[in-house]
Amino acid sequence: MEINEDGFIEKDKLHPKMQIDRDELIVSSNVFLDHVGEVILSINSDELSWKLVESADNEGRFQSSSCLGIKLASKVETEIKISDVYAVEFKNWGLIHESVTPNARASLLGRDSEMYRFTVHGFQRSNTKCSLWVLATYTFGHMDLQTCQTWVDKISSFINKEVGRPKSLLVFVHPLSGKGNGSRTWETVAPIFSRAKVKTKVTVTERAGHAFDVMASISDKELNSYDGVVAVGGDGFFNEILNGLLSSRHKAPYPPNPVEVTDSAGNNGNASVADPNETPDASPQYREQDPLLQSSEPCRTGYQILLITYSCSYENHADEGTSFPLPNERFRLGIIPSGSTDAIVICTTGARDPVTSALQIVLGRSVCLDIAQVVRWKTTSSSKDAPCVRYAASFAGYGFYGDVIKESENYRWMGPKRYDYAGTKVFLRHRSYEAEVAYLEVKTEKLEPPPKKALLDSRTQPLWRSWVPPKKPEREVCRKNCHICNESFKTNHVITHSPTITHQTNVEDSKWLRSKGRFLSIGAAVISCRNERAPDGLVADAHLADGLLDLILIKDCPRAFYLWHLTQLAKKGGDPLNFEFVEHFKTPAFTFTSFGEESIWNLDGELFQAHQLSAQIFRGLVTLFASGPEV
Ligand SMILES: Nc1ncnc2c1ncn2[C@@H]1O[C@H](COP(=O)(O)OP(=O)(O)OP(=O)(O)O)[C@@H](O)[C@H]1O
Repeated sequence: MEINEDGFIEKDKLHPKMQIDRDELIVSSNVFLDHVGEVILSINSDELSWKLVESADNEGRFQSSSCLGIKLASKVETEIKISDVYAVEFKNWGLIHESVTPNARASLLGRDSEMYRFTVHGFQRSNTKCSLWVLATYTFGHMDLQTCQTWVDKISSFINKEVGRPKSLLVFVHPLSGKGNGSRTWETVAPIFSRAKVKTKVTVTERAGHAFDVMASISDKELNSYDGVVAVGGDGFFNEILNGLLSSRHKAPYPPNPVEVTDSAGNNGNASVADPNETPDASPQYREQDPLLQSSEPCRTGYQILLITYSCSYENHADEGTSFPLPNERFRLGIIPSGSTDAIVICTTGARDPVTSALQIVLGRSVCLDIAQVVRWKTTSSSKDAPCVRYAASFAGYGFYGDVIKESENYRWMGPKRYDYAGTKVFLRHRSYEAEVAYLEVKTEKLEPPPKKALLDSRTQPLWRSWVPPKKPEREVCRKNCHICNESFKTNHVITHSPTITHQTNVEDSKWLRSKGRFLSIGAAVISCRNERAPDGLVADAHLADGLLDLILIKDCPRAFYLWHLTQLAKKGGDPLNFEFVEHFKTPAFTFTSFGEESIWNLDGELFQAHQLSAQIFRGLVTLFASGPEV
């Protein structure tokens, strides 16, 4: 083994004839680790590791610390994966503290000493909750400046080879979100971005709609110069950015409107598949009138539905510069949680923690997310407006959910507590709404055929009367590297319509099923929507990217029963869907018509008025900076 001038042991010197990529070689040298002592530091393409140089006793043997004959293992970390290192910094001349471990060979003078230093920045999982990532820094020192600089260069070169890490990001900060601490949240995590040398263009919003306007008006060319956009705020703020991104860029046929579905279901209940090559109807009656969406090109396919799925492994066309492809694996969306609910962050990272989210962003973690396209056909019972499109990443809800959001707007000053207060008020009112919901049936191996009661009118048979004690169904919870989200990209109930169409499958067998009656609430969850009030979420087995909405219909029932359902929602391990008055369907699309005057929806926590709407899911339409749900 040869030792070079910098004190590095380079294994290639052992094998001069071997043709090995230099960077794959293990390199190591003796340095001092702050608070630990002298270590042999080694690096390869996977990890940076160190091993304590233990002090030798007078007889030349290494001492080991023991207690009653039991060898004590050091609790100090001895390695970090390169994929978990987000920065390395040269720190110039300064203190390296003496060892806190008794058997370590201390720094040069046996106590704190000054030398040149460099710090490696990464993370560790919290001991109490593995989804919570905490910052970890390791400061190494050496008397020789060149040795430290060589280490910084080596570690940097390995970090730079990590794929998918962002270099440049758009950041929107909602200063008033949650408890009004959006700006402080950003100040806390901004150093992580600067250490990781990620450039950030930060906009602190001045009003609602500010981030939407920037995202909708930015040119595709400029957008392509960024690796993603980060929202520092709540779910509503993220929703605004998502809509700004998609409003003019996502071109897809609308889902069928409720009248067309009712007509088609009236004929034979079968849905047919639209021809993807069909030219969208751009007749003036469908031209978008919504102020947020003036630039969008509407397209629709009559009463037929086109189900669309995207694969996470598509090719990337972003380098074309002048157009912005969707989906877009390179351009990702991130959230630094600072809102009142933060359900999207909790479902995609497993934690509600700004540092965890910031680390997952700078380390370039990715997860695909379904997006629901919600089209409003009528705002009120009498209006004759043009379709208006919104996108939702977590949830669309009517009845109780819409009323809580509407009521809570009056109590914004309360901060996050407004939802509890408004929720109690709305619960005590116990209103139900007459409506009709039609949803597209999907046949998958896992799913039971929809029960016949879906076709019943609850006005003639109140379903809660036949209540039976809940029986726990098996739930397949979405987790990191979820096989349902990964595998069912291959299933055949949808048409693949990625940038390159890969296959088409008829959905002729699919039927629109209808449920009509009085509902306390109607909810469509894109993801499980776990949050602090509902620890398992609204739908525990909803998935991030399975291409399905979880439609939850809560039929009119006595208040006590509804309270029972709500308490199950609020309980970890509860069973809120296992009641006779609750219907749960997994579907790629549904339509809704109100028969009363009420028409308030809640989209990702934001108000949306719609008397008639339809919604469809776009599988994996966006990619998030997140490591996936850790439950
Ligand atoms: N500077 C601003 N002033 C007022 N409203 C803003 C501003 N910036 C954004 N908004 C709007 O505030 C709304 C709520 O934002 P956000 O989601 O961050 O907070 P929240 O309601 O406290 O959290 P959550 O959605 O998690 O319940 C969003 O719809 C957004 O459009």
